Amino acid sequence: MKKLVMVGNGMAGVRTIEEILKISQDQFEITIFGQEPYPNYNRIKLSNILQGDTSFEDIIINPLDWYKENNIQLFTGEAAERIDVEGKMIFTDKGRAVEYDELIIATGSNSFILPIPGADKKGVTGFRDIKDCEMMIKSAGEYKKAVVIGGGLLGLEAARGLLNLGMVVDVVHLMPDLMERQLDSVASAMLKKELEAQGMNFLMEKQTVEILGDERVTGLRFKDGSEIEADLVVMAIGIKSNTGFAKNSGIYVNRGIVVNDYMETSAPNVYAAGECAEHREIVYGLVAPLYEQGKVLAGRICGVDVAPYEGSVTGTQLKVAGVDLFSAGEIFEDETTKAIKVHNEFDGIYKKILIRNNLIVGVVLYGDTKDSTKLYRMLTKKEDVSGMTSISILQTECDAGGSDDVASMPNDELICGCNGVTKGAIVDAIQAKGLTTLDQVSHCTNAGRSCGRCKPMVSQILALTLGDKFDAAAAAKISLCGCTHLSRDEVVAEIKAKGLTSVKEVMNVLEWNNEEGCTKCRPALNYYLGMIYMDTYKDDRDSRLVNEKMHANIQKDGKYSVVPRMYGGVTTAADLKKIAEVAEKYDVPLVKLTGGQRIGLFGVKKEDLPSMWEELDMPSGYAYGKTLRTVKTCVGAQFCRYGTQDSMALGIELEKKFERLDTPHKVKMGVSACPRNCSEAGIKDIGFVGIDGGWEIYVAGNGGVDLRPGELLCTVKNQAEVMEMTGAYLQYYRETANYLERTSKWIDRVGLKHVQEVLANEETRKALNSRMDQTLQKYIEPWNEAIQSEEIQDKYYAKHTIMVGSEGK
Ligand SMILES: Cc1cc2nc3c(=O)[nH]c(=O)nc-3n(C[C@H](O)[C@H](O)[C@H](O)COP(=O)(O)OP(=O)(O)OC[C@H]3O[C@@H](n4cnc5c(N)ncnc54)[C@H](O)[C@@H]3O)c2cc1C
Ligand SMILES: NC(=O)c1ccc[n+]([C@@H]2O[C@H](COP(=O)([O-])OP(=O)(O)OC[C@H]3O[C@@H](n4cnc5c(N)ncnc54)[C@H](O)[C@@H]3O)[C@@H](O)[C@H]2O)c1
Ligand code: SF4
Ligand code: FES
Repeated sequence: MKKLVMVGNGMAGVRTIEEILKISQDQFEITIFGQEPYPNYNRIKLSNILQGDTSFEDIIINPLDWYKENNIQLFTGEAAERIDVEGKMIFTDKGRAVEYDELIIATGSNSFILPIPGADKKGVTGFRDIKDCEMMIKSAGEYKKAVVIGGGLLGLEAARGLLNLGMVVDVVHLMPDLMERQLDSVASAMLKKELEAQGMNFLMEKQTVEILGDERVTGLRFKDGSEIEADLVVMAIGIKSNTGFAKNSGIYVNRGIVVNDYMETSAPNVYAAGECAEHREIVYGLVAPLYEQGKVLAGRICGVDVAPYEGSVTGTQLKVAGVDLFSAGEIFEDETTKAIKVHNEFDGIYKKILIRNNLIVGVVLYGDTKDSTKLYRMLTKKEDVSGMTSISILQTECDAGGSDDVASMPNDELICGCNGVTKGAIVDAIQAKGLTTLDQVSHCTNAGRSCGRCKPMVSQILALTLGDKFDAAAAAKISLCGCTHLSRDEVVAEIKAKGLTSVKEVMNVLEWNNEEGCTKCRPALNYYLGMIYMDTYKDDRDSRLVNEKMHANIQKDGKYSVVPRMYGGVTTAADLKKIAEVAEKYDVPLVKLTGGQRIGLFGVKKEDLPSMWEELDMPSGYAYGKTLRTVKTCVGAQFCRYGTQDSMALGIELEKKFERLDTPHKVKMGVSACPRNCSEAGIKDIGFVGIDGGWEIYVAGNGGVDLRPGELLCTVKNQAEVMEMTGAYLQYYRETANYLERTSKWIDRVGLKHVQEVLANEETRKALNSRMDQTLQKYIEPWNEAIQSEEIQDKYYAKHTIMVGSEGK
């Protein structure tokens, strides 16, 4: 077997190895060196980690087992330092010397760091790897003010992440327009306006000349002499190919390692792919072209016929919630181009399509990117538009957004831009290999394996291709977390079948690949066990998310909040007095009415929590829990002339019954006594609206980031029926939702109609309510327990204890 060595264990390199293994499993003995101490992970998703959407465990693309299964020898945390191209040897920083027959260099790039005084101070970082990401997350816990230098894709995604982490964020940009390489001035201005509305501050046309501070950064100085404060500086001003070691070994390097159309470098049997490679004077910084390079390189190295790599036209999107943009090809018109432009200021939509010689050469879309796949296809396939009108070019073939969209797409439409996968390739794989799940489709075709944006469309193709055989629940099978290959449903079934009763036991018996579990599976397992063994399970407090573990919301500055329950938003003079006295005695910095109609005390020291709760002598409002949070009520028929029902009485009964109940995610309720809906019941997990002769029950509303109106579940006659239906609904949600799945997402997944059908059956409702009642019996007031237990106080609330863990939201 020939010896194949690869330097660089990143996205482009490992994809190349996957392509090689697809062609031939026994042609090479493979060795990989990676400077980072991890298996190959999805670098793209670092933005999602910073923005709080996913965890480190979830972004591993090839776990260590994959290397073992494929007989690949992997050296992590070890960098190649030199190549002897004559003797075909590579030498590493750990003193290892390894022979090769073929060598692939896939060393990617590093963040470009401004060569200015102070750039090496503590608190200054690029944004390139897990280490940078961890540093930013840690800084956000300790400091307040972040400055991101660079208003490109990376800088804006970093800035959004830092905002999510609670920092105040300034973005310093050199040019007059943000993302000037992808957007024209109009789209750029729209983007800036949206990001300003999200809370980012922009300093445009500013050149940073110095990073200020002693050991740690305290600020920035600009060329115009002005200065700003900063506790954390993130440089996102582009990338620099990692070529040093190739260059020192005599390989021809320009901006990147120069390669031909078969990814061959100037040295024999040495290839390069990815961000370290320069092809026809271009160094690419997006995965799509890098994966194309990997495919060509794999064919070449395996000696199979493969078309040369001739370069790529890239399409970009920004991974920031609330921003919908797409850009591909040229962005500026000139005398040789004709532009179709639509600027709808009212809806915040901008579209510009540039055409030269009847071919689309550039696309900029802002606010509505439905047409992006079609226009990108027309651009890359060089489709002649001479027979078309501007309206037909702009007309979306698929306006509905449902599976009709994919039905009307031609087979050569690109579905996954990152991985170059067309609709036809997905349909063929589903049919030829009998695929039934999204995971299987991703595995076979690579669609969805990178940024993940195309997954909804891949699901639609799966549903369309399978027709009646499509099973939505089975198709969505995703493992619980990186510690296991089992899905949520499989884990729950195994717990029941094998009678597993503790988090540790589940992880042992079901052969978790990480014996301690992770911040994703531990709280989930604790929840599922509690849901299954409703009265006997002993809660594993240390497996809970940190806020639940502490029974208080941890805040930015490491302090906590105290929010006592006020059933239905109703209080008394005596309770108000107690709150005021405690706030005064403990010098609470902020006393504030919360959005859920209660009073919050913010900025409380951890060691003060037990005594404050003791003096308050009120139940915890669970403002931190995956449980019933609040029941917001209007004043209702007792006081309001429009009221038809007693909203306060219902709200109080609901809150008293379901408080402390463990649910997959937080649950909020609202009760209005008439359709004027002063309690905003239409955007709650469960909302109740009084009508003549009864109540309407709305479900799956959400007033947060994913704004969603509630949908009518049913109409009932009286308060007793409300309680019965709510108990059954909540219990069904508890038993079938994934942990951390809000009711809105759950209903979207399982379907309102399905839930209506389940709850229409009286026997089922009874059984659900019986399990609910059994569950509710086990809960006790957590602060009463803490006040009486020295052990709990010592473990969680003593001054010296440090709480670590994932916060959740
Ligand atoms: C936060 C972020 C978000 C992104 N978002 C997107 C996106 O949405 N869409 C998109 O298409 N692209 C995105 N990108 C870009 C994409 O991640 C990169 O294009 C891709 O990772 C490059 O792959 P690569 O293998 O060339 O380099 P890398 O993934 O960087 O891998 C190179 C590896 O080689 C290692 N290495 C370097 N030198 C040596 C040595 N001498 N010896 C051993 N190992 C070495 C490095 O440590 C690294 O692990 C994003 C990048 C970042 C940082
Ligand atoms: N969604 C995505 O596709 C995505 C997301 C993140 C990163 N990436 C990739 O990661 C790589 C790095 O991204 P990036 O945004 O750093 O690179 P970039 O080159 O795309 O953008 C850098 C930006 O920084 C600005 N800049 C340069 N010097 C500056 C200075 N001194 N002060 C202030 N601003 C300055 C530039 O004008 C430019 O807009 C790119 O290859 C990018 O494609 C892609
Ligand atoms: S919802 Fe109707 S009953 Fe309740 S306060 Fe508003 S107007 Fe009055
Ligand atoms: S479009 Fe990025 S993974 Fe498919």
